[in-house]
Amino acid sequence: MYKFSPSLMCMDLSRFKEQVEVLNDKADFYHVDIMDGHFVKNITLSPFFIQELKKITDVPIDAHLMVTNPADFVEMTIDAGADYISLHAETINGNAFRLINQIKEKGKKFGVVLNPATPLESIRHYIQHVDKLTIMTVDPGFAGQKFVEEMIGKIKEAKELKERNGYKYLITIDGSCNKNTFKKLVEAGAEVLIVGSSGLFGLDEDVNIAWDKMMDTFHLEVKDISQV
Ligand SMILES: O=C(CO)[C@@H](O)[C@H](O)[C@H](O)COP(=O)(O)O
Ligand SMILES: [Co+2]
Repeated sequence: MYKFSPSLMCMDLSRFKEQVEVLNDKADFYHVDIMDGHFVKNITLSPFFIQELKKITDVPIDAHLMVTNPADFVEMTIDAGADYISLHAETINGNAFRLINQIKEKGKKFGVVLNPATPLESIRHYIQHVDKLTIMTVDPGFAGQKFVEEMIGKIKEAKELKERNGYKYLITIDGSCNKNTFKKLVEAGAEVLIVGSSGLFGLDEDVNIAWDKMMDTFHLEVKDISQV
């Protein structure tokens, strides 16, 4: 049971409504990258974008906060309508349990994101509270980067930990999920694939056709699967 989460910073924003309406019947989550220009040297989408998206979709929205001070953004991201608040482990030490409580008290799901160089060990003391664990397979900040092969081992480790301890987190992969990586990601234990420029939007201008192309290659690479 694999799930697909289009990364909307990679969509054609001049055709926002048209593309979202096509994806509404297909996507399991929408992935919304929010950056502050400081934690990463880029600025993309925003809580305001989520607010507009929410008007035309019921697909659960996962906000990926690449910001130095997540405490400044969590409330406005929740109020904008995000269902999953995914925070970088590198940014929440000193605030982790306060932020988890804040997110859960609002009835939202807590996600944590790990940079490629951040070990799973760093989330050990709150891993039981994590609803969605995102393993970055590129350094954060930009689309179109090279897949970090070393992350396959980390995905396997996350799967083993989940099975051994009965954790609930969805193992989610962010960065260069495409025809070249689908098979190894899924074999390692990936459950949710965030598809951006290389996996989805770059395949065709028509997002309907792009989606079919993506699913065709996915099924070719990964035989024994059915999407939920
Ligand atoms: O958080 C990020 C980047 O910091 C991602 O969500 C990208 O939007 C996605 O990786 C793009 O897809 P690719 O260009 O890698 O295929
Ligand atoms: Co992201």
